Amino acid sequence: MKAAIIGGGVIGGGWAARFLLNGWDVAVADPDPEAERKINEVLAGARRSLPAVYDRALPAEGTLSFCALEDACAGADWVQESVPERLDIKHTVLDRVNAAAPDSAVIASSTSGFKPSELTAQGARCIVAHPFNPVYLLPLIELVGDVPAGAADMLRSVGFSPLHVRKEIDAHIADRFLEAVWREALWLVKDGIATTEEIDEAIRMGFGLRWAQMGLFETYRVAGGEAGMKHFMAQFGPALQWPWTKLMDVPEFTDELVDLIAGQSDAQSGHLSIRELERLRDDNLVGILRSLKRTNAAAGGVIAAHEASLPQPSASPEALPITQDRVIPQTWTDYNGHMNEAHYLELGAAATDRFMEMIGADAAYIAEGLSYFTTENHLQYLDEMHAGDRVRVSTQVLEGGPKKMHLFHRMMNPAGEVAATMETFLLHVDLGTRRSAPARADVAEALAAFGQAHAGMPRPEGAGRYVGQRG
Ligand SMILES: NC(=O)C1=CN([C@@H]2O[C@H](COP(=O)(O)OP(=O)(O)OC[C@H]3O[C@@H](n4cnc5c(N)ncnc54)[C@H](O)[C@@H]3O)[C@@H](O)[C@H]2O)C=CC1
Ligand SMILES: C[N+](C)(C)CC(=O)CC(=O)[O-]
Repeated sequence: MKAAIIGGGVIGGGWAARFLLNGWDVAVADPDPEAERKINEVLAGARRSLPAVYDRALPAEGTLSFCALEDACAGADWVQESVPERLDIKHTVLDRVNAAAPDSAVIASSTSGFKPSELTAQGARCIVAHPFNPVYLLPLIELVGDVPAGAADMLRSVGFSPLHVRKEIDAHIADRFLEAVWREALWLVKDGIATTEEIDEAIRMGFGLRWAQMGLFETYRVAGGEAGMKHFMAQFGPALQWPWTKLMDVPEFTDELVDLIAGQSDAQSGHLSIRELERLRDDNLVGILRSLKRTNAAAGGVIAAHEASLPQPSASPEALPITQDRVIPQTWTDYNGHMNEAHYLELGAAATDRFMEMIGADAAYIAEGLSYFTTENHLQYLDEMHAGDRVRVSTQVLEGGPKKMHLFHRMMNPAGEVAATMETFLLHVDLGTRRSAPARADVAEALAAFGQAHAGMPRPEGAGRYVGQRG
């Protein structure tokens, strides 16, 4: 698949990174001589963060090229226009895109504010696909206009969550909402009620945390107590009449206001560069997304579904099966600046789960009331591993019987060297009685097949070692 990115600034760079890291070839057109450097900086941030959200490896990266608009559009499956927010520039660029792109290509604009009817007023074909910064991490894309069949699925295939905006309006759904919040914030600063830092504190210490997982309406439904939304509306509805907000009043946009906001923002965050702030933002987003993935909630559900569509490593019994292939997230790093010991256990446990799936002890099997319980683990930490490293785990069956499963996981660094091992012993159990019981025949047979295939292989160094044993 090929994406053409027209305009490679903050947003175009984010789109380029999202497509590239999902295996698409990407061609960027941008007259700025600095465009390549800027895109590569965005890409570095994306490479550090997007793979860390997933517990499976993303596809091999596509190729990135920089060229003229016409060359970028040739053969493209998706053309994303992200030039400055000026209608005259967008019209000129969209005319050229329409002339150069195949009829089958989806042509979309990142515009935050313009309606599709404004973009297409001169006859160009185009929909709005409005993303959120950082485009490589945030799943939401607002789709507006005459959306071609298959466009939403193309977005899903690279991990986005398309939201179809049924009626075109200025600024779509999210920016209309954000604009109201932004306007109130400007008033609060202008009127000397709060500083930029105090406003940010009010968001991140309270309702900002709620919004990431439940949004506005579900949160307020809960706030209504047992009587739910009706009670909430009855209790707080009258407040809508009170003069709490200045929503319809726009603060006068003066140099003085700009200096006031910019000055406070410098005092709040000026000690950090924009790249440092981006890294902080991305690390925190990775942590939040990973935790939402555990509960399959909100954006975490989108990532879980996308992850399930990524190919699993091989299951051939002849070679050692690869049971994990992933990138180490920043959140696994500790005060020593390397992957924390606890996460080796997490990685090994995930490898065991994957091996269970390979022999048929999968989610459906567990739902039937049969599973494995771990009774013993032994980890050897042989070399350091770091955030951003790709790690692969191979699994050797040391013993596989109707009730017993004895595995040896080797955790390999990007150079293919064994950086850690985990030996693990499990008993097959009946989840009803919570006692050991024989595995279902097909699972026992699949395990035995792996056991026989691995029996002729050398016994792994370190298998059977006890803690403190001298090598
Ligand atoms: N910055 C944000 O937070 C968001 C912006 N958007 C939308 O994305 C679009 C782009 O915004 P940003 O990336 O923030 O702007 P930006 O200023 O960072 O990037 C615009 C890029 O377009 C390039 N450009 C200018 N004329 C061009 C042409 N004729 N052909 C190709 N490239 C050209 C510029 O050199 C620049 O690199 C806008 O429509 C904006 O509304 C959407 C979501 C969020
Ligand atoms: C400021 N903005 C209107 C360009 C912001 C957006 O469009 C979305 C975002 O990322 O907040």
